[in-house]
Amino acid sequence: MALNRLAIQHFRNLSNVAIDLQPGVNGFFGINGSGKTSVLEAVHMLGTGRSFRGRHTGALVQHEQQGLLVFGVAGASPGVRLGVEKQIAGDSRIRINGAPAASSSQLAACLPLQLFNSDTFAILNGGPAERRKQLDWVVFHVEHSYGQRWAEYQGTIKQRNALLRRGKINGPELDAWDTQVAQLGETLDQMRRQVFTRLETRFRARLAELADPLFGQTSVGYRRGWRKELSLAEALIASRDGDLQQGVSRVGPHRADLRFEVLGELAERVLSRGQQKMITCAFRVAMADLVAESGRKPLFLIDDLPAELDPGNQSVLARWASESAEQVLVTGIEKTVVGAPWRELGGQWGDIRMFHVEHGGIAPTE
Ligand SMILES: Nc1ncnc2c1ncn2[C@@H]1O[C@H](COP(=O)(O)OP(=O)(O)OP(=O)(O)O)[C@@H](O)[C@H]1O
Repeated sequence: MALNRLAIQHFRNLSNVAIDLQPGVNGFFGINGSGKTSVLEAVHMLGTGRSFRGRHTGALVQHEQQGLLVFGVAGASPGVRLGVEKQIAGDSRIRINGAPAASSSQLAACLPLQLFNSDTFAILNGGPAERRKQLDWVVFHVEHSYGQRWAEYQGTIKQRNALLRRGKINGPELDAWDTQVAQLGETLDQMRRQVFTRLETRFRARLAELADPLFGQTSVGYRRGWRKELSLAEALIASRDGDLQQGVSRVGPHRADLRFEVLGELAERVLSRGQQKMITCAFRVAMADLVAESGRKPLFLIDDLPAELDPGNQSVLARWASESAEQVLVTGIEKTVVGAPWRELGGQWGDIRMFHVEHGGIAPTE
């Protein structure tokens, strides 16, 4: 779904801006510190309810202001009106078509987003939580009951952890929570596994488009969060003693991970940083491919592409975005450099709407 209108108030150095975006590519250029990343950050907030640069609202609200507001209209006319308001004092409101929304997952369902920045390019080296989040983004968009099931599972794990911390290791109470954790956990794993199989196929197809033969030797595996030979119920019993010592449940889908390998070695140990970034791009684009098949092409937010990829790889990502995304918001310092990989594509994707970002103001340019 494309974002047609974007209005931002008191978000970092963006005081009060309102712009019309086009489907296809929207480029934002300006010097360091002008506010380019803040534009992407505000759109990210509109699609997820949070920033990608930390959770502290006080850092996002413009100095000397009390709250921020991001508003957008997504999709074909009349479109869906999305609004996020956050106050430093702690109040936070999400509105969809003027009505209060219960959770940020409702925003995510309206505006699927994929972010490409220096942090997301580091997915191979980071902890499992970030990789799990990627898989869950796809499952959430493909399996509609997943969000609800995941919330229920998190609730039961929280209860189990509370019992463990109180030392209730063998009581019937723990048995009851284990039964629930096992049932919900097996369901989540099944959903993830089905989606992962489809995702892996698309990932391999994207890798096959890259010239470097090493990418043909790259694979991704899904680790479900407990030992292969055990059911989750058995794994929960087997891990009780250790769980009790640590006061936390150590097995289950909340411990799942993805493992990227090249020729049987962890990819991060074999590949250069640039190669790792292209693996990340291929994976994220494969994620978008799968979500697009379920009817909603995502919006890509791409921060400072020239700083991350060489010109050849920038062209690859631009082409992939033109196939998998509904819309792209891309930033960079130089106007001509921001536009270069997209202009090569010609057609609708080569016709970029450019915005100059300067001291927190945004002006459309030719
Ligand atoms: N809460 C805030 N209130 C006002 N200004 C802020 C706030 N937080 C950050 N800033 C300023 O907002 C500006 C925008 O930062 P942003 O990261 O968006 O810039 P950028 O154009 O992406 O820069 P770069 O090219 O260096 O990455 C910076 O000058 C920063 O110091």
